[in-house]
Amino acid sequence: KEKIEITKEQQALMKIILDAYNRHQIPQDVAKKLLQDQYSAEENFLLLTEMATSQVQVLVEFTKNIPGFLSLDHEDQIALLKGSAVEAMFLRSAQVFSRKMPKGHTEVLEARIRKSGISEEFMTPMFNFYKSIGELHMVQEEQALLTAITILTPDRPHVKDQHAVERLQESMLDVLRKLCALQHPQEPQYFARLLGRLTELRTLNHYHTEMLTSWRMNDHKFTPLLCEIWDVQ
Ligand SMILES: COc1ccc(-c2nc3ccccc3n2[C@H](C(=O)Nc2c(C)cccc2C)C2CCCCC2)c(OC)c1
Repeated sequence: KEKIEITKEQQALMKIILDAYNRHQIPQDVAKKLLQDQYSAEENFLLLTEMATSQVQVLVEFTKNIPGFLSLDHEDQIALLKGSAVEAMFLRSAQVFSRKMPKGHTEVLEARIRKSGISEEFMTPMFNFYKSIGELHMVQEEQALLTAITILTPDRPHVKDQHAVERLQESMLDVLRKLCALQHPQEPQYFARLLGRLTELRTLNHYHTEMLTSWRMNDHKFTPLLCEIWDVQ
């Protein structure tokens, strides 16, 4: 049985990623807000756009801490952020949804989200993803690395130097692979299952523009940042 050991540099890399991930979390807890009150479709849409706008801002800060990211071509840095923002948002939402909550709270949260204004057809793929993330019981190091790996996806639109991105992503994947083997020794397939979630995450990309424009209300207003990131308006 080959001895898996995380090298000193890999430990340093994981610490940087985890610190950055914990430092860049959105202050207000949307789940708590949603559990407290029932909001109208208009209020929920505003809450969604506020959450998404601040999520993009913290994602930029997190990404700047990924070793090597700032040495990438500047236009590629933008292309990676633009290409991964929606996936990072759904990954974050899945992690919020799968958090350990007091008895019955998750069911209330799910009911509130189902009635938030989002149209019915998107519930199934979205909640299937949230539940498949929840089943993994990821530790926060895995969550942070998975977010960094999502951002460092070489084949985003308009990325010129894909090999440079691949090299960064590969070093993250190697740390994650070792971490999974150490955290889940009885589940040799765990790492593969984790990466399979990233494939499922990409499918949510196709829905998100329609999710927003079909929100049960008239006149959907977006912040300038979201117009940039979401292909809307
Ligand atoms: C595009 O359509 C949707 C629909 C629902 C969600 C969603 N799934 C959630 C799971 C748990 C908790 C909240 C959840 N949200 C919204 C939210 O704020 N997501 C969120 C964001 C945006 C940034 C950072 C962090 C988070 C959690 C609530 C916004 C207000 C109405 C109800 C959904 C969504 O998130 C990507 C997209």
